[in-house]
Amino acid sequence: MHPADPLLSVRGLRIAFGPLEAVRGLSFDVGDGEVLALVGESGAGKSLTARALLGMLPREATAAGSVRLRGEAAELVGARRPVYARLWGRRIALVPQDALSALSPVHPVGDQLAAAVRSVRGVSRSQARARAVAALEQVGIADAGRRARAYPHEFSGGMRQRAVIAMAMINEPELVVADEPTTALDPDTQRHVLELLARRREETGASLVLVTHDLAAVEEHADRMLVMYAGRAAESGPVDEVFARPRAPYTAGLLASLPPDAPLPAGGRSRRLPAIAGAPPTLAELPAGCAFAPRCPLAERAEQARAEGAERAERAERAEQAEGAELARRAEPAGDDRCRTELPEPQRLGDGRREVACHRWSELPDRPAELFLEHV
Ligand SMILES: Nc1ncnc2c1ncn2[C@@H]1O[C@H](COP(=O)(O)OP(=O)(O)OP(=O)(O)O)[C@@H](O)[C@H]1O
Repeated sequence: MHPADPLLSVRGLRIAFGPLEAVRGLSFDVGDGEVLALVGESGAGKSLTARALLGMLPREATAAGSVRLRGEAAELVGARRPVYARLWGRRIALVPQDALSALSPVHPVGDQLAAAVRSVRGVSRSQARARAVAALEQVGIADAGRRARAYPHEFSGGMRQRAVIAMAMINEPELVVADEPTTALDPDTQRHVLELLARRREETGASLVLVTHDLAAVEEHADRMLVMYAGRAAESGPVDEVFARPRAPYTAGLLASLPPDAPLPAGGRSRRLPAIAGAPPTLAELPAGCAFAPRCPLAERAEQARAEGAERAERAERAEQAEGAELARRAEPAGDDRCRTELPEPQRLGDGRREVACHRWSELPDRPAELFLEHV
C-alpha cells in the first residue's frame, strides 16, 4: 500500500458459515486518527466484521475479500495466525464486549498489563510494571499501584472495562477495534467508559472502529458511520451529515427511533416514537433484492403503486381501452419492483464522502421519520 493510503482498507469482505453468508461484500476505509462507528440492528454482521479486522473470526467461519493495513505486505483476510500475532497489541488491538473474557482470572491485572508491554517491547520487568501502573492511572483507576496487584474479580465491571482499555492501548496501536465496549455496564458507567475510550484514543492518536447500538454515542464520539443491514452497507458517511440527512430509508428509520432532545409534551409521561416494523431477516431467509425491502416504507409505497397501476391497466384492458392500458402501465415510474428483485449496490453521493445502497434514496422525503410513524 502507498503511504497516502488509508490506515485500513476493507474491500468486498464476505464472511460465511457454510452456505449462509453473514457479511455480504462490505467495503470501507478507516483514516488516521479517525473514529468509524459500525451500527445496525442485532445480526447485521458488525461483530463479525470487527473480528475479521483482527483475525479473530470463529473457526467455522470462512472469509473472502480483502483487509489491508497500511505498511503490511500481507493480505489479512485468510492470513495465518503468526501474521496477526505480529500485529496484535502493536498495530491493532481489541476492546471486547466482555472484559472478563479478555483478562485471565488467575493473574493480577497489573501483571497482565506488564506482560502485554514485555510481549512487544524489550523492557525490564520493573519498567513494564511501572508502565502498567501508569496505564491504569491513565484510565482513571485510583490508587493504581495497589490496584495493579488485584485480580480481575476484585474489580468492578466498570474498572475491569477500564483495565481492558488500558490493555488495548498500552502499546499504542494504530487501530483499536471496540466491539460494544460498554454493553455489560450500567448507563452511567457506559458513558464514563466511552468518554475514557475516546480520550485515550485522542491521546494516542489511534484510529478506532467502534461497534455499537448506541446512536447517541455515535453522534458524540464518531467521525464517520457505516450503517449495516443484513451483512451489507446500507449507508455510510460523516456522522453529522448522516444524522442531519439520512439517505437510506433504513438509516432514517434507525435515527427516527432515537428519543428527541426536546422535552416531553406537558403532562405526557412518554411519547410514541417512530419505529421500524418487523425484524431483520435471518441468514437462511435473505430476500432476493434489497434485504430491507420487506420493512421499507418506500418499497411498500412502490409496491402499492405497482399494484394500483396493474389494476388500472387491467380495468382499462377489460374495457378494451388498449391505449389506456398502455398509459396506465407507463404512468407508474415509482412502481417498479427493483427493491424486491435487485440487490442495491453502494452509490457515491456528492463529493464521494457518502455512500448509499438504496434504489429509492432520491425518493426519501425531507422528514423521513414520518414515513415510519405509520408503522407504530
Ligand atoms: N459462530 C457462528 N456460527 C453461525 N452463525 C454465526 C456465528 N457467529 C455469528 N453468526 C451469525 O452471523 C450474523 C451476524 O452476526 P454478528 O454477531 O456479526 O451480528 P451483530 O451485528 O454484531 O449483532 P449484535 O449487535 O447482536 O452483536 C448473525 O446472524 C449471527 O447469528
